[in-house]
Amino acid sequence: MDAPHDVVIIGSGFGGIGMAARLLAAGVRDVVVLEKAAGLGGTWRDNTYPGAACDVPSHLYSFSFARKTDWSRRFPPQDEILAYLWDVARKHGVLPRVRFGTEVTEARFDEEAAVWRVSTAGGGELAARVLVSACGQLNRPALPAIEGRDSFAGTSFHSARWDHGADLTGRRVAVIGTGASAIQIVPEIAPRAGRLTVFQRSAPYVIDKPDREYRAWEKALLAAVPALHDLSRARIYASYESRALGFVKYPGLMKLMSRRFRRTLRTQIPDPRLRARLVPDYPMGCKRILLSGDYYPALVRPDVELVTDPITRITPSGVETGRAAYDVDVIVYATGFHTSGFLAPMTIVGRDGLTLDAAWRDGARAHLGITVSGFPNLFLLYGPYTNLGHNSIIYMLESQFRYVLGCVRALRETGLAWIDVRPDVQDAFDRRMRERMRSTVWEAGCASWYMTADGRVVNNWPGFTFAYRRATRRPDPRHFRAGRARPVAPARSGPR
Ligand SMILES: Cc1cc2nc3c(=O)[nH]c(=O)nc-3n(C[C@H](O)[C@H](O)[C@H](O)COP(=O)(O)OP(=O)(O)OC[C@H]3O[C@@H](n4cnc5c(N)ncnc54)[C@H](O)[C@@H]3O)c2cc1C
Repeated sequence: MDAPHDVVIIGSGFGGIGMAARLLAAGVRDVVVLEKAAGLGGTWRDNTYPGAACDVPSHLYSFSFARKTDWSRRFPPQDEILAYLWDVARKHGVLPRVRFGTEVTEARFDEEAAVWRVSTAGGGELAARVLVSACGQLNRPALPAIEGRDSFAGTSFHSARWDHGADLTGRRVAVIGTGASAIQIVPEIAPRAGRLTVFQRSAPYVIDKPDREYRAWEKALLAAVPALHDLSRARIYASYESRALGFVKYPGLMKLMSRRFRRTLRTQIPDPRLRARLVPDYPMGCKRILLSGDYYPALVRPDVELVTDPITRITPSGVETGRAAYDVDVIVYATGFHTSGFLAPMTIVGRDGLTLDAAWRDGARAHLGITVSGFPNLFLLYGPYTNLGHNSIIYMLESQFRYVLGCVRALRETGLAWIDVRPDVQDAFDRRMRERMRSTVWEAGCASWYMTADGRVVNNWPGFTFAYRRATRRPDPRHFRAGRARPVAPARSGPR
């Protein structure tokens, strides 16, 4: 086993790359990033389906410390985000520190040495003084438990594992699901497929996406005048942040946005019967609001059919509902991700043999979404309570980078070996979150990926993102228990 590294980071998406870059910039050089896949990028490496793009504007969905002024469009496409992440990793010295094809299976806190012992799938082991989980909330594709799924004789795949070898030209294609990925896929493949059938379980709210290409002079201006770039970011941030009012404070305000939805639906879906099937049966904002200018127009094509009857089974030749059988050549599962486990399926063992699964038996909890009591020197990025319905995850991640960096600095400066958030501090934070969650639109009573099986929302931040930034400005020493490594007993020379 190597000597303990200062920091080991699990995952090389936005979280892992950004965290490593900020640590390196602060002079913490002994940083290792473990990535189970063969390349960087997380979400933006895995989701290569046709039409994959972000719904937060480019200038905000990027790091404040790695400015890019030549984004091609207002909303960045997947390949451009992925190229950006590679570029950041190269320029900030992260790339040589990434160990690809290295999946963490277990991490165990060694109380004697005050280090994390990290085991990987290939049987490797390494030790870390500080362990950062940057494995995201959406990296394990979920396939639906539909009877007969494995019996299908054609081609089938999940949207996050797009089969680029499958030619859809002229084929009969089924898309199962109408969430964020599906509404990007459908308009892209509809013109190519011979016939496209879209299976909808629950209608999403889709509003127009004000996307457009940036003109050459706009890019040149932003590059020449950095202040303008900052101004543009700030303007986008403020306009997105104002939506938090509707999500977390005054859900009644969502009615204003739902007018925009109804207008979009009215103008893009002339047939009132089809329109009726596209109206969601839950309050706006309860699930993620989706942006698209071409999803509804794709649904009115004569070669596209929307099916709202529940799927009863998959057969070798296609998809069946209670009313009809749909023979298809290809099934695309746009059915989302396993979202409740955060660090699952890794085994994480903290002090006194406490596993994270046991600590989270009644739901995931972490002070500020970052530190879990009983798990010293473990920091989570994009953990519980830090997902957003209204703004850029990158802004939240950057708040977390600063907090973690503050903890790493505190460990260095004080000579302490470990810090562990106090249980009462974590409980108080958790209570505050639960109370605030009650006034949010997410608890309005819809089933969404934000929600646990027992109906609680533990993924989302129920407030303004600037409030989160303020709360994570610097770690408060009063919030932690701390200690030094226990001295290792001297080896005995012989029987006493
Ligand atoms: C299809 C899709 C569209 C999205 N669109 C938007 C959007 O429009 N706007 C927005 O704000 N957010 C969006 N998101 C959310 C997006 O996940 C975050 O914005 C952000 O990319 C998360 O970055 P991350 O680094 O935290 O996680 P990820 O990008 O998921 O990266 C996690 C990394 O950890 C690795 N990993 C996981 N477990 C292990 C392990 N045990 N060992 C080693 N490596 C491991 C994974 O392979 C992956 O590379 C979208 C997500 C998806 C899936």
